[in-house]
Amino acid sequence: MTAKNITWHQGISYEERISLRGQKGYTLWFTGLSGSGKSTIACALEELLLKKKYSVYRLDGDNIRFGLNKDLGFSEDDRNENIRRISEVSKLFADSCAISITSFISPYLKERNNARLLHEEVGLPFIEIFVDAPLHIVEERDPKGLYKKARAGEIKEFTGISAPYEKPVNPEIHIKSDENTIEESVDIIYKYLLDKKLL
Ligand SMILES: Nc1ncnc2c1ncn2[C@@H]1O[C@H](COP(=O)(O)OP(=O)(O)OP(=O)(O)O)[C@@H](O)[C@H]1O
Ligand SMILES: Nc1ncnc2c1ncn2[C@@H]1O[C@H](COP(=O)(O)OS(=O)(=O)O)[C@@H](O)[C@H]1O
Repeated sequence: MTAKNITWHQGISYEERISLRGQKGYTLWFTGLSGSGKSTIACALEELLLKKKYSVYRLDGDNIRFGLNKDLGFSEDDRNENIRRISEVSKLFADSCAISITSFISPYLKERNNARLLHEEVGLPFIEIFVDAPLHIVEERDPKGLYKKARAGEIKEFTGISAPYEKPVNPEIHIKSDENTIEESVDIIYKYLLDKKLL
């Protein structure tokens, strides 16, 4: 059931908030296979920005599934609901003039595009960061032993093995984590933000 009889209350605008806070808010949307390095790179970037005194917060797939999204599994519908909710949460952080970093596999193009639209329709920047690594590399890394379990059939609908991953078509930033070190990847993102006057 959807709510009726509700009215949007217009408070302080994003532009006013930027001038009062002195920082732009936006979403850095990481996407990629499990083990591609999203959380590792996002965490290092978050630390760098925090040390430079920016207001920044990271929403991480595994962590969010312990709380806000603990009612969701890994079917296509559940993943889409996972991403829909996080798109809304990230938009709120961005609107509050924080740098919101999301780190979710987010395997479906349509849901990632919806996340982008949700931001861009209200003038909030949305930067998609594709953390790309071939399946054989992430399977070798297998930091949580999940690929092994997926290959053995112990985990169903595992992204890259038994569930799809739709690659971004035109991401703002394309990182190849089998070629770039963690430090290089952070540097690529940092320079992009400087170049776009987002820092
Ligand atoms: N160049 C690299 N960039 C990023 N991570 C790397 C790199 N080389 C090796 N790694 C390692 O790969 C692993 C990536 O795991 P990480 O949890 O960051 O991936 P993820 O994409 O967030 O996965 P998940 O979706 O399962 O959370 C880490 O153990 C990290 O140390
Ligand atoms: N079937 C599965 N497919 C992918 N990741 C899984 C699966 N089961 C457990 N996981 C764990 O859940 C994390 C992925 O969660 P999300 O990023 O929240 O996924 S998403 O597809 O809905 O975006 C992975 O880091 C992995 O540790």
